[in-house]
Amino acid sequence: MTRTKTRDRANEAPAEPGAVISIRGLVNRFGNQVVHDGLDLDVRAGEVLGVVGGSGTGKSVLLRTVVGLNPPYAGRIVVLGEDTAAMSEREWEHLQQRWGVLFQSGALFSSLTVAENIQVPMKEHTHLPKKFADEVTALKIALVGLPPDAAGKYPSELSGGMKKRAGLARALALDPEILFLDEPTAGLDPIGAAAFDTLIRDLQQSLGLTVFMVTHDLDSLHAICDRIAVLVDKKIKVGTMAEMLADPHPWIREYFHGPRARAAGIG
Ligand SMILES: Nc1ncnc2c1ncn2[C@@H]1O[C@H](COP(=O)(O)OP(=O)(O)OP(=O)(O)O)[C@@H](O)[C@H]1O
Repeated sequence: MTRTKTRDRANEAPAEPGAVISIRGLVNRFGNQVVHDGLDLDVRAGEVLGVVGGSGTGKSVLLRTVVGLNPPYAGRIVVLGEDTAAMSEREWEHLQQRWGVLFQSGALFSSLTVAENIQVPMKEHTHLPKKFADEVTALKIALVGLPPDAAGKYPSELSGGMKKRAGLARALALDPEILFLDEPTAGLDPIGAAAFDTLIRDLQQSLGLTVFMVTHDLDSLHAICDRIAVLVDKKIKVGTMAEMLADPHPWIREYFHGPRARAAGIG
């Protein structure tokens, strides 16, 4: 992990008790462009948190920063009790096994079958015998609602929805505690998106996951999110749907009271 600039922690708000992710004073910048400027966020254990914001406000950058793909310019990120800037490579590798990530496109390896894709993290982080790895793979395939014969298919042979499910199965390969989802319903038709929402909610409840979900999908926010984190003014405002509906910030008002919100039964 890249070490971030140290900052004065005396004025830092303490992490919420039970938070599985606690972010304080996060700054991300690219050249002169400041994307996050002193952002604080606590993600509670067992919640589905929906992260929304205008295009280019830094939702994906935030997700990528928490999972270590984007070194922050400044700030502190504590995940599952571990300060990510103060870890050895070995500790970092261990921590990474405790979460799964589903990127927007599914990010499957096109030259590998679904089963082989799911086994990538297993091979990288464990020494499971092949027979056992195959059994776990079959379980994950069933868990995400794919038919057993999907195991031997290549990504090009799958529909958009099946690709997402395969990506989800791979994200769940190591039995994570946290699931990061980047626009999971993007590109799906409304019925496919609703089915995927239900799947995420069911998995979150049955596996006790904490879900950090970047989304544009107001239906998903309404259907499955416990709280909503809105990226505005380079920081985050977090609250329930009822709190968002009462928030006077102009972007939040427009988003949660606009025609798309009304179509989703919000506002
Ligand atoms: N590696 C990078 N180098 C330079 N600029 C970057 C990099 N990654 C992201 N950015 C910039 O940071 C800003 C935030 O990007 P990000 O992808 O997080 O936005 P977003 O909120 O997810 O947007 P969208 O909803 O459109 O996907 C954008 O202006 C983007 O161009």
